[in-house]
Amino acid sequence: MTAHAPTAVQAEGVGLRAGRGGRRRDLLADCAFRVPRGAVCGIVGPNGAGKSLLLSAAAGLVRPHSGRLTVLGQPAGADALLADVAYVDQHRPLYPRMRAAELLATGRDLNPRWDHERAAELLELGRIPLDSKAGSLSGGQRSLLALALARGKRPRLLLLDEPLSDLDPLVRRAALGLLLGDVAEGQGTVLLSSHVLGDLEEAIDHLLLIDGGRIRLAGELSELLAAHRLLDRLGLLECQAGLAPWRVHPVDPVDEEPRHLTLVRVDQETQTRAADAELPSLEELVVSYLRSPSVAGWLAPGMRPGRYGDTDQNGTGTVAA
Ligand SMILES: Nc1ncnc2c1ncn2[C@@H]1O[C@H](COP(=O)(O)OP(=O)(O)OP(=O)(O)O)[C@@H](O)[C@H]1O
Repeated sequence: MTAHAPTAVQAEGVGLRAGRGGRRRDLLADCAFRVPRGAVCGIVGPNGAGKSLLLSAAAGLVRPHSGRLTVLGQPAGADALLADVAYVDQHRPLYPRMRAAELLATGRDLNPRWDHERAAELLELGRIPLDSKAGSLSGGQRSLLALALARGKRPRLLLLDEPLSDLDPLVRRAALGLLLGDVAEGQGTVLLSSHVLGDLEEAIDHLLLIDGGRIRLAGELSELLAAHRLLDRLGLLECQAGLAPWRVHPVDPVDEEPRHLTLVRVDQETQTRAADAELPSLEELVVSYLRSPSVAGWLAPGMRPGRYGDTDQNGTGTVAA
């Protein structure tokens, strides 16, 4: 997937407040990221980091107090997106007295592209009888019913908040297979939050790591893993504490004007040597960042970082040669 693929979700300087009424507080500031169409993007971070909040904002349920959040080219929450975006909330709100069949019929009535087969496949996975009431289902079955309603809609953007957390290992694998199959068939983009990094690793090609009120990693997973391997090789994980988000860059002249961005200039030989080492796992990458809150983040090429730590007078901190 190239940086030039059309964009599914883009955040530019987005700030989000959590809570309601007088208890509202700034939770995320200056978020900048881009998820291309056709991506499967994992959102990870500690409890309370704001993963659900970000997904709610992409679904249009929470409005950013600053910046711009666009979904499929429209402001998040625009009426024009109603048929194109499906959101599975972490708490799976379903009318408890409604039967599965009635919920599917409502899905069909409300959604112009409704596909009963796609929805039914997920119900079969959970052995959910069509006449069962939502309130009588187990936690995992409720998740599958919520996923079925979202998948049946054939959305162009599927937002899933911890969709697999209460599914057994076999069903989890099968459900993920169905959702990824949809993406492979060109049926849209998926953003999903999860703490189960093993599941995510098999599924995602893009990653957002949210921590400490900001986006610390954003980009294509393979690039993030390779960048991390290089940092590790250079022993730079500690050195870059307190610096701005960084980006590996060849020693060749810089053809852009990065502001608030650390360029880690690395010669070709070092890059080649680092490339011989084994790639870290997703878990190693995520845990390494979470354990070092002062280490700045990595942003994919083409991203405009928000305001992070200080940079030198040129707006560029070069930390390695
Ligand atoms: N839709 C929403 N509207 C307003 N505030 C919200 C919304 N969703 C989450 N929050 C608030 O945002 C803060 C962060 O919670 P959030 O659920 O986003 O964290 P999380 O990263 O998903 O955590 P966890 O991994 O524990 O699920 C909490 O204070 C929560 O009350």
